[in-house]
Amino acid sequence: MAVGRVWVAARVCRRVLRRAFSLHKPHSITDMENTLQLVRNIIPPLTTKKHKGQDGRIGIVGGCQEYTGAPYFAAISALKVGADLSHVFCTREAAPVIKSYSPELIVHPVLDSPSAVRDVETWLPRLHALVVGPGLGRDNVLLENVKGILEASKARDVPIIIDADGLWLIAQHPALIHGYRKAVLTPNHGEFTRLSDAVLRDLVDGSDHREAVRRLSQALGNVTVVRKGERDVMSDGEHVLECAHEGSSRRCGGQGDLLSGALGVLVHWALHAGPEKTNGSSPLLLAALGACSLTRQCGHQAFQKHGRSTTTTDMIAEVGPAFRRLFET
Ligand SMILES: NC(=O)C1=CN([C@@H]2O[C@H](COP(=O)(O)OP(=O)(O)OC[C@H]3O[C@@H](n4cnc5c(N)ncnc54)[C@H](O)[C@@H]3O)[C@@H](O)[C@H]2O)[C@@H](O)CC1
Ligand SMILES: Nc1ncnc2c1ncn2[C@@H]1O[C@H](COP(=O)(O)OP(=O)(O)OP(=O)(O)O)[C@@H](O)[C@H]1O
Ligand SMILES: [Mg+2]
Repeated sequence: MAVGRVWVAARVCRRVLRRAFSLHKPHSITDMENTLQLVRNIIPPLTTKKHKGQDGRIGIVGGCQEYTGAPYFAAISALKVGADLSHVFCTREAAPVIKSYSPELIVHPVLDSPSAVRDVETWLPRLHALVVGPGLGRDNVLLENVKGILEASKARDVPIIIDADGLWLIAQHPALIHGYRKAVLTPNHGEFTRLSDAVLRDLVDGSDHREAVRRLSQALGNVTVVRKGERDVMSDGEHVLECAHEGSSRRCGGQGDLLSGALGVLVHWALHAGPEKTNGSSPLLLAALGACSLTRQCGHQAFQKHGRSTTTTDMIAEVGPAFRRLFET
């Protein structure tokens, strides 16, 4: 019975993969299965031998008067994927609101304080990855503080995922992230255009998403770029992966926040796994592929249950089953 179920699940998984992943050049289905296997390889096993924190302590930098949902979505998604602790560094005003959404988050009301950089810096040695931008807003004082937080994180070699208003900051100051090989940028359509306009000198053929993403990554010194959209396209300036895994037709806000929180955990796992597990592939690209396929699978499952009324909260409720279906069957 159990064996039969595993066999059926493996067949479903192969079918899913055939639709989901295509590499830059045509590759065989075996190649695609190997790529998914590499994503599976980086997932730490659940055992009784670990202590709290080992599977991930993730920080989210964002949350201001206007936006409290985005940092919450990112932080709770990191926990649901498998991180042990999730910290949110937000403004004083946003903190009680975010705390009230969930007792599971650790919330620091420091982002608009004059000592913001120092306050976050004291936590950096205890964090495995930082997600910068969900719900950050564009207030100049906050953006100045985030500049300092980025510099401090790079100095400590902390992996950084940059999304939303964090990408706004990078479009103004690309040097902040240029050449940092532990960074992943996750632009949506608008954010990608803004970054490309800021960084690329020559026009790129807008219809060739793969080349456009590869060029942007290269221009940023091979920082990994994940362009979200109908298909997610990701590149480290050299290799290009694409995820067209079936998602949903709902485009409600917050799905990108789910992705960025999930990516924070997966990037930590991928870097921690080491080269024998990733078999020479870029750990950041594997993590990106994992986060994109997981987000889309959550959308797909939530949409099957809730249809038009699907929201990001419904997708977050699907993280566990979606993860199991993609990576643990
Ligand atoms: N519940 C919340 O608190 C949420 C807050 N959010 C935050 O809202 C802030 C602004 O984020 P935005 O994503 O709106 O960024 P922008 O303010 O740069 O987006 C500008 C506009 O671009 C449009 N756009 C987005 N995708 C597009 C596409 N594919 N084609 C054409 N136009 C497109 C959007 O409709 C939006 O009106 C960020 O801090 C973000 O994190 C979002 O994450 C959504 C959820
Ligand atoms: N047209 C589409 N079809 C299917 N999936 C999509 C489509 N557009 C985006 N997605 C998926 O939705 C997720 C979030 O992407 P999106 O472009 O909505 O991010 P975002 O605008 O940053 O979201 P947020 O509202 O959280 O800021 C990604 O996993 C992406 O694959
Ligand atoms: Mg977004």
